[in-house]
Amino acid sequence: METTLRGVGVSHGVAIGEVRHMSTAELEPSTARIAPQDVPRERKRARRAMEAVAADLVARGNLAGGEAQAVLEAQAMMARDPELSADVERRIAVGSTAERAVYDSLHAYRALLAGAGEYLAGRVADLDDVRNRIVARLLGMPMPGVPNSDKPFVLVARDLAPADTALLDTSLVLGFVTEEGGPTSHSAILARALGVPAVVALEGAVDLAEGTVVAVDGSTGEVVVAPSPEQRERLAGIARERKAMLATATGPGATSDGHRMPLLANIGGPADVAAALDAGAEGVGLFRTEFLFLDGRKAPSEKKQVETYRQVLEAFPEGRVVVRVLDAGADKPLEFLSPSEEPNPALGVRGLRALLDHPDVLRTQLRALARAAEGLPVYLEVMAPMVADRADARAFADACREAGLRAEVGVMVEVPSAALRARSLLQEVEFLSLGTNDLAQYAFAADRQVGALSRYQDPWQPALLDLVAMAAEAAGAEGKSCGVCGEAASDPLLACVLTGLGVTSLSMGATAIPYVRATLAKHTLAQCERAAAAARASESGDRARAAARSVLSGE
Ligand SMILES: C=C(OP(=O)(O)O)C(=O)O
Ligand SMILES: [Mg+2]
Repeated sequence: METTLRGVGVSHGVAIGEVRHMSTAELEPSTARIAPQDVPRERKRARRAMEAVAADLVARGNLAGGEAQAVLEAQAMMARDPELSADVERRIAVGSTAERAVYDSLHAYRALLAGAGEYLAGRVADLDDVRNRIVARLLGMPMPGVPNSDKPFVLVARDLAPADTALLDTSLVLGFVTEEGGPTSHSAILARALGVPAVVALEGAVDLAEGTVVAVDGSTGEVVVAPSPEQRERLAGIARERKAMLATATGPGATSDGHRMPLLANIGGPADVAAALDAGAEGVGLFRTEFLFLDGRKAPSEKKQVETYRQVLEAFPEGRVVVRVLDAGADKPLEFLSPSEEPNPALGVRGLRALLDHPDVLRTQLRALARAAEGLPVYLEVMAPMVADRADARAFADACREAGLRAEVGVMVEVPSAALRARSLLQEVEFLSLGTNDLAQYAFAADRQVGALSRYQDPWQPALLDLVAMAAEAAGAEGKSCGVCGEAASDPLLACVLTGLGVTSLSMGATAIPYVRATLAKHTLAQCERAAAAARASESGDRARAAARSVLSGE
């Protein structure tokens, strides 16, 4: 019988196909003990397996490129961690088999990470994947991962490890559904990069029977189980309509009555530039530079940074590129910057705060940006993450001036205090960029890494829309710009609402750009404003979405 489940749609498109589950069953090796003379052999086996898995992750990263590569390289580093291998060897020395030692050691490491705070939840999933891979290799079992099938299918998993999503064969995997994860989890970001429809945080996903037909709508978050022929036809019709709509909308972003809304891309490095250009991005609205820093225990050299930034800047002649300085801490901890122990890292020394504590790292990055832009016709804009007040904004603007940076300087609005006092921040800087992912996290006091709290991450929440409106109004009053670069901008309907709230540009993962462009082009600015007012007057995220939809479809 047909039933409809609702999760969080994180990557647009409709997929209809049979369920295939990811083979992620945790392999628990036996606790049998080894004889002392077997210790050297087991140590060798452990070392080889850990290195082989690390090398495989690096190779997958090289093939995947972009944000996926940085994530996979970070996983490879876990497998090559000297402390981990020392612990494995200690366990073998007292009688564990190689596989049991790896299993126990990574379990202990996992408990340590989990105990360090929920902010490491994403990393814990990556670590589990590393453990499963090494143990499977040692036991001679197939690697956990995407099932073999010669027929296209919908992939279902508790959560997807970056190693799997990065190399998904998109001709076989029609879409994916996960029980865990949120709109800003690795799986969601990678799904959008791949252009595969995806729904995350779907309760009951792992209980879907293998082979059942499901229809996944990555825009609405709906998963229809065993859809009737009529329902299948309806969804296929929606998919066809969307495709046709995409084909007709091209060029710069604008409403149907010509109100310009530049559509920019969020990127993690030069490897993401091609997709941004393909989607017709008018520039980059968020260059997350931390992907450059993730694979090391120290900051990359100024020279390496100049090379990387220049590759991106060269790709957008006459375009706009907004670079965010390093955003370390909380969900993106960096050994050389983040304090080792903080009771509450999301509220700790992260983003600009960590950079102001390490002025050398900030200075090097700003100098590298200044050098990268030399002689290029690009409009470089540089912004700081996690700015809470005017003193933060001033400190960042001072650092930019001291580094000789000739670029527009701005700040992200990710903390409610920054939205509340946006006008005061704009006395120090030239533009604002709303990071709605963190703004939701801090407005609702709900850790964005915790799947169980994903309802608070819904960017349709009227309280979040109020904060967006405040920042946009302040920027309008100061004659300055205020873009959105959080995931909110990638929802086509919400993009109309954000336009109606007065934001001046929208930046998103490249695959969402055509959808947003096509939807904006169907509505006037006045319609967007009415939809925004209706959404803000609602009492919940769901009602705000329904109210905006009704305004926009009824006109
Ligand atoms: C764009 C944002 O930054 P990130 O997701 O990288 O924290 C945000 O917080 O909305
Ligand atoms: Mg953020």
